[in-house]
Amino acid sequence: MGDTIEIKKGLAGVTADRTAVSKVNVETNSLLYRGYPVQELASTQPFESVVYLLWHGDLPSKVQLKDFMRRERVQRALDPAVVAVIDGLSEAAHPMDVVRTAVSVLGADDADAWNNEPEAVSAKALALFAKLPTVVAHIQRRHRGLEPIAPRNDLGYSANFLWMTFGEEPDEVARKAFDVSMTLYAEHSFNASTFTARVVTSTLSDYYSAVVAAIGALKGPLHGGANEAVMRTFDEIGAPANVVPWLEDALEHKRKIMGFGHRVYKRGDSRVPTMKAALDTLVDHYGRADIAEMYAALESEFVSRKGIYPNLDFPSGPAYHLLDFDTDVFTPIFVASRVAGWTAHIQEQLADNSLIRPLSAYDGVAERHIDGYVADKAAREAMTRREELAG
Ligand SMILES: CC(=O)SCCNC(=O)CCNC(=O)[C@H](O)C(C)(C)COP(=O)(O)OP(=O)(O)OC[C@H]1O[C@@H](n2cnc3c(N)ncnc32)[C@H](O)[C@@H]1OP(=O)(O)O
Ligand SMILES: O=C([O-])CC(=O)C(=O)O
Repeated sequence: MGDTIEIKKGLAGVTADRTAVSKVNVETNSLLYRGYPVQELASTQPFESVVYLLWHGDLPSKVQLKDFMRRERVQRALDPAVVAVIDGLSEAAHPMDVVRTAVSVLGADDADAWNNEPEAVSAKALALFAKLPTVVAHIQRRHRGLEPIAPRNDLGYSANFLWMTFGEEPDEVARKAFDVSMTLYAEHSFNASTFTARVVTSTLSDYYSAVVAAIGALKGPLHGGANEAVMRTFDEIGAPANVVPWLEDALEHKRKIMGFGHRVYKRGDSRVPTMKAALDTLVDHYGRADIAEMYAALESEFVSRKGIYPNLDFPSGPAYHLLDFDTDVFTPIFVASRVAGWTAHIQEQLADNSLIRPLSAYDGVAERHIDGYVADKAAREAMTRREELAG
């Protein structure tokens, strides 16, 4: 019987549900958030507007944006109890584990955590969205033995994120490149972490549990963890001249080249040109032609040998490096952005919920029994019922 069942390994090609949040169109190599091409959003809208769009379905009016930004800005500070938990963790803990723990603590401290009404979830989401940059900046500074810097209410989301991390107001090139990356990372239909959030939500668990689980899924190097893995590749290669020998060795040893390939896009990731352009502005700004050369060499060598194209993590990794983030803080930055998409999907799942529970085809050993076992009444009844059902 098992032989006749078609298994879609990794659910590849399976359409699991409908969504109105975003459309990944492989044929046209496009990505729409609530109908808008992501490139248009990245070049014309601040990240806060994009988050509003994902959560409310439409771009905000000036008044709505002002109100959204005001409500975000006043919730940026962390409760001392959350800071104490973060500071109590080992300094060797991976920043993704620290972020995951911080979200768990925020959930445990929220007396309204179980409330899944749309307004309650929106309130939790906005508070979390406001606090995640503070958590990430805190982790980055702690890594460098530096005191945390309090959020500033007079700065927009991205400028404040960089301010809290580095203690300097970013110039416009840095702020814009970072803001673009946040928009591009915000949402991507049923990717593994979003699907995880939807699975958890489908059990009617709470918002924080869904986000914590999604962070766990994003951490893996086949998903969000690839942005830091890309930078480790650049570090390992060291200089543009080393790209070819490094790649030949990697291919010979059947290593995955991080930042390349995608489950859905097979001819290139729709977001890469926009992020590559943002990376180029940083390369020019910081005078780091070596990064651009390494990027170009690795891309052309790998594409020509394998026909596998870069995904968004390929330009984002070096961009965050040029902005001076430590490599293991790259994926937490992704969390701060993707919480926007997770939230939209959690709300969508709650609005029309059905428990997500696929089937499995058993291919273990055939039924067997414990030596000397004498069936009791319940077991005899179960066996009779099985025989009846089997006809
Ligand atoms: C934001 C994001 O999450 S984007 C994704 C980030 N992840 C990465 O960059 C990690 C590297 N990439 C990969 O591991 C894969 O391309 C994935 C996981 C993203 C997609 O995987 P799948 O859709 O399952 O493709 P699959 O792994 O089956 O790849 C098909 C073939 O291409 C090869 N391949 C795919 N990506 C790569 C890669 N980056 N390096 C080397 N070979 C690759 C596979 O080994 C496989 O070869 P085979 O048929 O000889 O076994
Ligand atoms: O869609 C995917 O599978 C992975 C991805 O690019 C994302 O989550 O941004």
